[in-house]
Amino acid sequence: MPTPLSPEALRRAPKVVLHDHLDGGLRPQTVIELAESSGHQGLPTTDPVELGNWFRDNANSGSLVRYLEGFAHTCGVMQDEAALVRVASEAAQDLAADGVVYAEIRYAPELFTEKGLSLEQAVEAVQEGFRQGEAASGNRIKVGTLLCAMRQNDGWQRIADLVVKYRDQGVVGFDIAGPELGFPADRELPAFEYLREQNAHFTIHAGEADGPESIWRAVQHCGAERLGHGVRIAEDIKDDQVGHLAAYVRDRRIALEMCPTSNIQTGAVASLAEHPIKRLADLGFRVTVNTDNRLMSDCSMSGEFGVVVDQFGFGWDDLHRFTVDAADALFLPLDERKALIENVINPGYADLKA
Ligand SMILES: O=c1[nH]cnc2c1ncn2[C@H]1C[C@H](O)[C@@H](CO)O1
Ligand SMILES: [Zn+2]
Repeated sequence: MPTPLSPEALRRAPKVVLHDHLDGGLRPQTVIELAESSGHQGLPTTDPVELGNWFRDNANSGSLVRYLEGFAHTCGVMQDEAALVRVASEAAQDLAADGVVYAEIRYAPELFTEKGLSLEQAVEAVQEGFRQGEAASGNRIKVGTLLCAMRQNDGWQRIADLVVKYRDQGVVGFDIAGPELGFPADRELPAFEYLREQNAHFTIHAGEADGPESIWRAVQHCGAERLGHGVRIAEDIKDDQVGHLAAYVRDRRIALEMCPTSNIQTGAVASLAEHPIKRLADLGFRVTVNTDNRLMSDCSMSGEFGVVVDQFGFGWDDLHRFTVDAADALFLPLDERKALIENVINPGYADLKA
């Protein structure tokens, strides 16, 4: 008899998250304590439950630009090394407690330099925090880092340089985040050309607040190996007629880092029922389930699994497939991906299905 898909079993299932923002996953209590110690002004409340609700309600705007406003408070308290170590360590521990066995966590170092930290100091502090968090959770989780440039700011090359500089110290790739509409991915094309010349990896947020053309720029101009969200690729599919761009994304196995709760909050999809994850999975796309921002979306990996299970009737076979596909899309060497799948993921799901 397979184990019922209870919240507890979903927590126990080994999970891989490709898309989780460090500055979108703080514990409310940590935001409050860091605001107090750093003198960050303007938190709407100092009650942790109310603060968690405030972040979620603020993010429920139907607009990516409004959604992003809440990050002023999280980034506001992440301006010194001790705060970055703490937040990174807690992120690793919280994901491990939820059954995540491998996480790629992303953030934009340029957002942590308001009080004088250098980009390098910010990156090194976060790496130290991830190592501490892995150790504190008994090494049940491994964390790889993605560094984001912010699309609305210039200077993506500086961040690409950091990705290459720290590639042997746990930084596994690059991304661009922030407002998609009006800031196309090929705005600073040389940064991506440089990363490709360096054989470095990158994903790109695309197909969230803008349509297929934005995805096309990310894939065909920049060379994105994965897509952050990518939900609006569904607009290139009419009555199961798969358009040329959608067919390319599917046939190249470009992973779609989908984030169901966040996708509704930002208006990328109108409702959960209209989320294309099942339609795309049925058509053979490499879909994955992710958190995006655990604080703003008040969510977890096991919770997001629960959301799509309840909505679409997915079973263990589907969750196993999503997890293997996510593991295979990690910016990790082939032997490590293979070991993760064979030694951790497959036995975990075999137990749950037995
Ligand atoms: O879903 C998102 N789309 C675009 N940008 C996002 C999303 N979630 C978070 N961000 C931004 C806000 C953060 O400050 C930044 C780096 O983590 O990335
Ligand atoms: Zn994101």
